[in-house]
Amino acid sequence: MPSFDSQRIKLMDTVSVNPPRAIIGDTGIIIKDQSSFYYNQHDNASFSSCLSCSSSNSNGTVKSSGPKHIPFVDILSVRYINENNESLLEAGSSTVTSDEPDVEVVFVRQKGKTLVPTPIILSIDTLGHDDVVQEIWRLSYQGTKPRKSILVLVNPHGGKGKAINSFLTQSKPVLIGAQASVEVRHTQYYQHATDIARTLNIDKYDIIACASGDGVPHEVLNGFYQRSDRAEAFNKITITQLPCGSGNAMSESCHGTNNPSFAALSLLKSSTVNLDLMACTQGDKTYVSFLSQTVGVIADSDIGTEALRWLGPSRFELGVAYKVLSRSRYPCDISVKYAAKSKNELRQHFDEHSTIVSTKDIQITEDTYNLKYDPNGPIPDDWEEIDKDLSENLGIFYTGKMPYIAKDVQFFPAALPNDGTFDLVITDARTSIARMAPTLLSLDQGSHVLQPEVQHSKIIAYRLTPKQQHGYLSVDGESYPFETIQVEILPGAAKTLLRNGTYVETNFY
Ligand SMILES: Nc1ncnc2c1ncn2[C@@H]1O[C@H](COP(=O)(O)OP(=O)(O)OP(=O)(O)O)[C@@H](O)[C@H]1O
Repeated sequence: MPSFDSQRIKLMDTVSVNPPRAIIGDTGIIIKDQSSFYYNQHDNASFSSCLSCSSSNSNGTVKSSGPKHIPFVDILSVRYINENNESLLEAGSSTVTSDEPDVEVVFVRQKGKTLVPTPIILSIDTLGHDDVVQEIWRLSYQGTKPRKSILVLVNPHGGKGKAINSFLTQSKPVLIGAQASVEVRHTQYYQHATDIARTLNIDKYDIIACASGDGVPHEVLNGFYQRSDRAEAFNKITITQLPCGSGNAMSESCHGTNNPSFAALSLLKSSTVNLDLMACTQGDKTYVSFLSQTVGVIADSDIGTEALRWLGPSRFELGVAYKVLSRSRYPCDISVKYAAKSKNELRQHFDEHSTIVSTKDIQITEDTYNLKYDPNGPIPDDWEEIDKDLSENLGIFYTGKMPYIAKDVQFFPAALPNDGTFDLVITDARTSIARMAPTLLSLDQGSHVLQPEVQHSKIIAYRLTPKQQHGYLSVDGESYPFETIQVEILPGAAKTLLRNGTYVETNFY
């Protein structure tokens, strides 16, 4: 792998005879004078997509009107440079004497649908700051660490084989532009990410970024969970996703996008937040889930239609529609420990917890992973059995911890990152098609949970035993044995990155 320096994005042939003068403003860098700013129009990383050009001369350089304001949120990196456009540090000098030193600022601009790192040379008025470069770094990375050390796990099969290209062309340039230390590994077999996470030297990295669908983060979390020093690993390393797979619920919910370049910027700028996990036990095996567990229509339509994978995401919608229309039912025994059972109680819980933005570092200890409920013992007295009339006629059983399960599908619009609960959605297979249709059609808005046909609760734990011989149980989109499962919340058991310290807003707010 090339070193970080050799990967560094090339400073374009900017002619900085007189770099534009700029000052540090409240929300970004304000460029005062753009008349002397030129750039090379033939450079790949040119400003052509974003700046309006006013004139062109014979040697190919274009006089540009340039940006007037570069918001701190868009700034990736900054460094002092000398008259030869070399970094002062690289040129062996770290002394800045000028009142208006030349600096190179790398920021993101949108080119088509992608964010592209774009360098600009500016002469910045120090306005009394001892070190303007340090000051710009500070303002550009408030609440988070700059120059992060990131291990990227790319699933070469993810996103129908497009993951590597998506990562290389869209995410990586943004991370490199931010002077992050980026180590890339390709997963080579099913559950390789679990093996990597279980044996990783945790001192080397701040973040594991899964350039994949939701399967690889599921594996990384389980690799950590299997470590003897798991509390240390979960405390030390933040786990996030760069959306390069077919199902990117983690990025949709945490970064608010399924675009790998926007997610990379979000990764750089977001706060680290504790995330509740769900401990799932089957027999003597316990694993962790960050997204969902499902039995019934949704599991059948996701895992049960693997053979129709060539249809892409539409196989899922077709599967759901078919199963609902045919009123498929999935009898189970289900007992639940509720946190907020009725819709009114749930609304109250949501209103109380959604305003608490927890960006403080909550220490994870080994106790965090102690199960409170014996998965193989009798059902505790304070759990409630779901009425047999409903559980014998189950249509959808779906529990979730993140609001978006796919682009534009807010299946769990009331999900919160660390409220110590997860959401349960249940439907009755006998519900008439006329009444189910509006429910399914309102998934994009998340308003299905308000329909009377849908039971929606906040829960702490449950046990589910399927009564059929064959069927599908999906955990975070992966297939698990179709047998009894007991699940309980593990409050704040992992760390992830969230824009503004919370999930993307849904229509439930
Ligand atoms: N090199 C590999 N060969 C085979 N399987 C792999 C490889 N790398 C990762 N996997 C498996 O691919 C599965 C799906 O991964 P992921 O969620 O990242 O992709 P995806 O594009 O969303 O795919 P899917 O549509 O299958 O969910 C995971 O179970 C993971 O173990």
